[in-house]
Amino acid sequence: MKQPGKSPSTAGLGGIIEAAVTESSDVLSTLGSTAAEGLSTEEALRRADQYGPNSVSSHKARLLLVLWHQLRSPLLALLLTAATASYFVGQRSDAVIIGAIVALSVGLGFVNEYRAEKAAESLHDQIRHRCTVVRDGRAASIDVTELVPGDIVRLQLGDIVPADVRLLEVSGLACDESILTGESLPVDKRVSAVPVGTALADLTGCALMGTVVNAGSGRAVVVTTGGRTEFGKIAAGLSGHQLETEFQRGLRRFSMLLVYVAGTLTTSIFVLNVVVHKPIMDALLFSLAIAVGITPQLLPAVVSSSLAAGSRRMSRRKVLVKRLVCIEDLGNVEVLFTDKTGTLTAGRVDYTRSVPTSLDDVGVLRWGLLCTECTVQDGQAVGGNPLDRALSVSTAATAEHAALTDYTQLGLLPFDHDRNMVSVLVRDGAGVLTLVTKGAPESVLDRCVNVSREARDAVAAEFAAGNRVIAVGTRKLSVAKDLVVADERDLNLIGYLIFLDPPKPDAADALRRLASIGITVKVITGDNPAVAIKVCHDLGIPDGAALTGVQLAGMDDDALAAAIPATTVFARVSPQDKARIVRVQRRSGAGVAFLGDGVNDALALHAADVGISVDSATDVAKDAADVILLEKNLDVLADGVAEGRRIFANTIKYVLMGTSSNFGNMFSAAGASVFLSFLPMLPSQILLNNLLYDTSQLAIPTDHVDEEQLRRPAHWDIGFIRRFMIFFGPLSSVFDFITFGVMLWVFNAGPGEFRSGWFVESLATQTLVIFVIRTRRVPFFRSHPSLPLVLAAFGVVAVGSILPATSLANTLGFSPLPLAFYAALAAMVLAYVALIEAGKRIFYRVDRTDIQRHGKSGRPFLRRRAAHFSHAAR
Ligand SMILES: Nc1ncnc2c1ncn2[C@@H]1O[C@H](COP(=O)(O)OP(=O)(O)OP(=O)(O)O)[C@@H](O)[C@H]1O
Ligand SMILES: [Mg+2]
Repeated sequence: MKQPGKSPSTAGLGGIIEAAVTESSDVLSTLGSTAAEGLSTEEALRRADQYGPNSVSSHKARLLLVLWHQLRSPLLALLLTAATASYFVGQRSDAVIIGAIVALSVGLGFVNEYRAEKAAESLHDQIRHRCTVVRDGRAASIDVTELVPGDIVRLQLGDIVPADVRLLEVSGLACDESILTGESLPVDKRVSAVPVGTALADLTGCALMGTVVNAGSGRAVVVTTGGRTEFGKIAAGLSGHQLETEFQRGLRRFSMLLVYVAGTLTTSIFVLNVVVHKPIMDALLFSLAIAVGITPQLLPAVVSSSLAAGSRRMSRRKVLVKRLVCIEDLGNVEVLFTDKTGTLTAGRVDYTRSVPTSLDDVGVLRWGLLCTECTVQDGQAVGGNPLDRALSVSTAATAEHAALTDYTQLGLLPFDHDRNMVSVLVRDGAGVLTLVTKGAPESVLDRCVNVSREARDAVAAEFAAGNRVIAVGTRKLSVAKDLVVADERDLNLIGYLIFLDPPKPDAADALRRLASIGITVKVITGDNPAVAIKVCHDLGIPDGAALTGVQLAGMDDDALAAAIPATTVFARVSPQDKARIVRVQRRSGAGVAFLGDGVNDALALHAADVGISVDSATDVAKDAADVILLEKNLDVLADGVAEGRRIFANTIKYVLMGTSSNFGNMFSAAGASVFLSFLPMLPSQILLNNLLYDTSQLAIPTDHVDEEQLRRPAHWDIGFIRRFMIFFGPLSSVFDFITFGVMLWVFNAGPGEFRSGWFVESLATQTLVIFVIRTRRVPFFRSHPSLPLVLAAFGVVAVGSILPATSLANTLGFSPLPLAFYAALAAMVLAYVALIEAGKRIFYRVDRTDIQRHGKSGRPFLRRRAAHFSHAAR
C-alpha cells in the first residue's frame, strides 16, 4: 500500500552532505522512514522504480565494444584500405575476396570473444553482495543493488557500506574511508550532526558507500544510492579496463614481438618486390597479407575462449573467478595459506558444553549469551560472527531465553581481532551492573584476577583435544559508564564455553591432491596453536613447526622468510601478521594463494597473488578475493589450479605454433616472392590460408594437457618464445624451399599450379605440426590430442586440399593439381613432421630454462570495489 504524504524524496536533502548537517530524526522524517520499522516492502519497490538499482556499473557484455576490439587493429585497417584502393584500380574480384575473408576472420574472433564476455557476465551474476536491511519492521538480507533511499541498514565489522547513509545508532563504529579520501586511519563515527561546511572526510555522522566498517557496529538510514553517492561519482569516471595481470602482460609482450617482426618483414618485402619491378599494388597487398598471416589475429579469441571454457567448467564445480584471467593466476599457485575453520574443519561450529571454573549462580552459558553481538529472530541468529551465532542458536541456549529477558544491555564494546574479545555492560532485574567479557582464553585470562591452576589446566586440556574454547569473565560495576578497552580488567573468570568443530572428513584427500600438484599447504589462524596442530595432525598434514603471533613479533622479515618453509601452522596471529606472512613468502617468487573468509583475512587476501574466499564470507574478504568458492572446499581448489595450468599450457601451444611453422611459412613465402617472377601466392590466397589455419587453431583450448605440465606451474618467458621462433622458424623455411624446388622442377608448375601446390602444402604442414608441438612427448603414442583438435586439424587440411579441384578454384585463382602431387604432399608432410620432431628433441635437450615470473601488477582497488555495486542489465 502506498503511503500518501510520505512521498520519498531526497529533494528535501541535497545529498549526503546536507544529511550530515541535519539531525538524524529530521533526516528520517524527510525520507519518510522510521528507525524501528524501516520502509514497507511496497514503498521500497516503488522507490526502486523511481531511483533505479543501487549500482555504479553494469557488467553486461557489450556487443559493440567487443566488435570494436576486433576491428581496431591498424593492420586490418591498412589491408582494407589497400583492398578498397585495388578495387578501384581494377582488381575487383581479388578485393572482394580479401574483404570477405577479413570479414570472416573478424567474425570468428568476435563470436569467440563475445561468448567469453557472456561467460564473465554470468560469473558476475553468481557472486552476490548482500546487506542487512529493516523493512516492515523485520531484518532481512537483500542484494545491495535493491537498496533505496529511506531503507534502514545495519552495519557491522567487515561490511562494505552499501550506500551513502546517515547514522542513527553507533557502538564503537569506525570506518576505513581510504578508498574515497586516501586517509589510511579509520574515522570514528558518531550520530550527531556536523557543522555546515564540513569536508567530506569529516562527515562523522555519515558512512559513505564503498568504505569499510573497521570496528564496531551501527544502524543507519540510506540517503543516496547508486551513481548519486560520492563513490558512484568517482566510479562513473572509471573506464571498463582492468589493470593487466601477469598473464595479460605476457600476451601483450608476445604480440609486440610479432608486430616488430611483421613490420620489418613486410617493409622489406614491399621494398624488394618493388625493386624487382612487380606492380606496386600487388606488392602492397601481398606484403600486408603476409603481415596479417604473421600477427596472431586470433590470439585474444583463443585465450578468452579457453578462459571462458575453463571458467564454465570451474563454475560447475562451484568455483567462481572474478575476472577470467584470474584462472591463469590460479595455475601459478605453489604455496597455499589457508584458515582453519570451514576449510580444514567442518565449519559448522557447535556449542557443546560449558566448563565452570568458579561458583557463580548465573552460569557460564547465560553470561556468554548476554555477551554476543547477534540477535535471534524466528530461531535464526542475525549479525555477530559464527561463534556468536552458534552459541545463540544452540539447544542449551533455548532454556536460558526466559532468564535473559531480565537483563538490559547498557553498553557494548564490539569484538575485534586485536583484542580477540567482546564486552557488554548489563543490568539485571535487581539493578546490579555487571561487565561481561568473552573472548580467546589467552586474552581473557590475562585480564582476570586469581586464576587457579586447575582453570589453566582445564583450558590447556580442551585445546589439546582440538576444541574451540572461549573464556567468560565478569566484574561488578557500581555506576553505569561508556565502555572502553581499559575496562576489560580485574575480571573474575567464570568458566569456558566449549565449541566443537571437527576436522572435515574429505579434507585429507583434498590435501593429498594439492600436494600431488606441487602445492604446499600452510595454516594461518587466529585460533590457538594446539588446536591448529591437532587438526593438522588429524588430517595428515606433515608435522612442521608452529609459530605464534607473539613469536612473529620478535622476528624481522629475513628471519621470518627463513622460518616459513619449516612452519606449517601460524596461530594466534593478527590480521597484519597474516598479510606479513603472505608478503614475506611472496618474496621467494613462488605464487602464493591465501584462503580466508573473515574481516581479519582481508589484508592477507589483498597481499596474495591469488586471494580466495567463499560466498558466505564477510564483504571485505569477498571484495579482496579474486576467486570465490561457492562451497568452502579444498578439493575444488585443486581442480581450479589444474584448470589454470591447463589453460596456460594450451595458450602456449597456440603461441608456439604461431611462432614456428606459421611464421616460417610466411617467411619463406616472402622470400620466394623475390626470386620468382610471379607471386608465390596471391594476397587473397594467403589470407584464406591463414583463415583456415586459424580455424583449426580454435580447437586448441579443448586439447588435453600432459600430466607433467599440470604438476607444476609455468610462467611466461619471452626469451623462450624467441628462442623457439629462431630455432623452428628457419627449420620450416628450409623445408619450404625444398617444396618450391619440387614444384618448379618436378612438376614444372606454372603460377596457378605453383600457388595451389604451395597453398595446400603450407596449410597441411603448418596445421598438422600441432601434433608435434603440443607435447614434449612422442606425438599420438605417448600423448593423445583431443578429438575436436584432431577433427579440426585434419578437416581443415582436407578442405584446403580439395579446394583447387572445386568450382571455387577459378575465383580463388587456383589450378587443379595432378594426383602425383598428393602423393608427394603426403611424403613432404611426413618428412616435415619428422624433422620438427627431431628438432624438438634437440631443442628441449638444450633449452631447459625454467621460466621465471615477474612481480604482480598493482591492484585495481577502486575498480574491484565498484564491482561490488554492479548489476546485470536493466
Ligand atoms: N564472538 C566472539 N566472542 C568472543 N571471542 C571470540 C569471538 N569470535 C572469535 N573469538 C576469539 O577470537 C579468536 C580468533 O578469531 P577467529 O576465529 O575469527 O580467527 P580466525 O583467524 O578467523 O580463525 P580461523 O582460522 O579458524 O578462521 C578465536 O579463536 C576466539 O578465541
Ligand atoms: Mg576466520
